[in-house]
Amino acid sequence: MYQRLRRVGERGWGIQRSPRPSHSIGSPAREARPPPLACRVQPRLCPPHSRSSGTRPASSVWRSFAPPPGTLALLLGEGSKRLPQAIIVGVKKGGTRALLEFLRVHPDVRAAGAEPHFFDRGYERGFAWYRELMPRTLDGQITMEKTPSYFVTKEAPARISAMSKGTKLIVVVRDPVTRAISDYTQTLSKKPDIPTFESLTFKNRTTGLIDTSWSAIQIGIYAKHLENWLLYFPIEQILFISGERLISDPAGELGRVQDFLGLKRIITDKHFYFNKTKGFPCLKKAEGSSKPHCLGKTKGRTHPSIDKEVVQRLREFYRPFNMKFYQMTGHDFGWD
Ligand SMILES: Nc1ncnc2c1ncn2[C@@H]1O[C@H](COP(=O)(O)OS(=O)(=O)O)[C@@H](OP(=O)(O)O)[C@H]1O
Repeated sequence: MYQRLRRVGERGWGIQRSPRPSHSIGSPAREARPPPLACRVQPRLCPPHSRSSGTRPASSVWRSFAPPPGTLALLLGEGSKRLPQAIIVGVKKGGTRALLEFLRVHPDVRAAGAEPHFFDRGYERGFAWYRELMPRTLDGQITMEKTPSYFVTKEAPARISAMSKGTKLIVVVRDPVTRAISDYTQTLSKKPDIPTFESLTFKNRTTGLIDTSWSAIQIGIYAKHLENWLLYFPIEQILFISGERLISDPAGELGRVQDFLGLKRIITDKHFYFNKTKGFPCLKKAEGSSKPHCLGKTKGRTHPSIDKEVVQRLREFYRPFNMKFYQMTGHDFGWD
């Protein structure tokens, strides 16, 4: 039996007297004070009051201070790097960053910060290289990563299955027309001289023939990409999150993800507020911080306005693929 620091809901930190991290919310506020050892190992992580003989009550100091879950145990050399048990595999511009940022608020989720791109670009480097990119975790914590391009990478399902057949997969999907415009907006922000969205959409504008080889269009044919994943994973092992609902009801979608991952529902609507300036839900407190946190400027860009007829033609193009996708997933995403 040993003692381990863990986050106590939104109240700060407490001591967990358990051989394994549990999914329960934790101990009462009066225990919410880590031992001084944490400050000796890494003073930067401790509130200034606890380092000197300040007069402020310790409980209020710790309530406003929230280092990342398991910090002390990890500083003491506990935990190890593990291959991910769950991966957000797509889709590009679906809302994958928002989902991962929200999910990592959970004390039993730890995630790689940057996109590893292992199963599409780095596979030859081997699993040991990939594991090194992961954060250290304690028993019971889930290691995650997100790389949205996996969803459209032919080799990704076989490779992930070779790592572990039990890997849980999450796909954030969004109306393929809006997704295509979002994708184009991102490219435009990097290369302002590219042709218009309208001209890139068509092979032949007069006949209305869509250019399905353009990646912005191609990625949105979700049913086609999903078929490839179903050759290696049962549909029950893939969770589909609505990118639209992730914005309109983040707590609802996060509830589904926590259930899917076998986690206690700790992230609830209390964690979010709607930031009017940003126009998106944001976190009241980000992971390891007591401050509100919205996603950066590259998330939630203003899209250029696109010719209505072109949008209409794209809607017609995607409709049969969307219907097939609803059928395959058993979920109507309401894009039509
Ligand atoms: N809470 C919150 N804050 C900001 N943005 C949010 C949020 N939830 C979802 N989104 C939508 O996420 C879109 C970007 O998706 P991804 O993170 O998957 O993009 S990427 O593939 O990693 O580049 C991004 O697309 P654009 O609006 O086109 O920029 C957002 O619409």
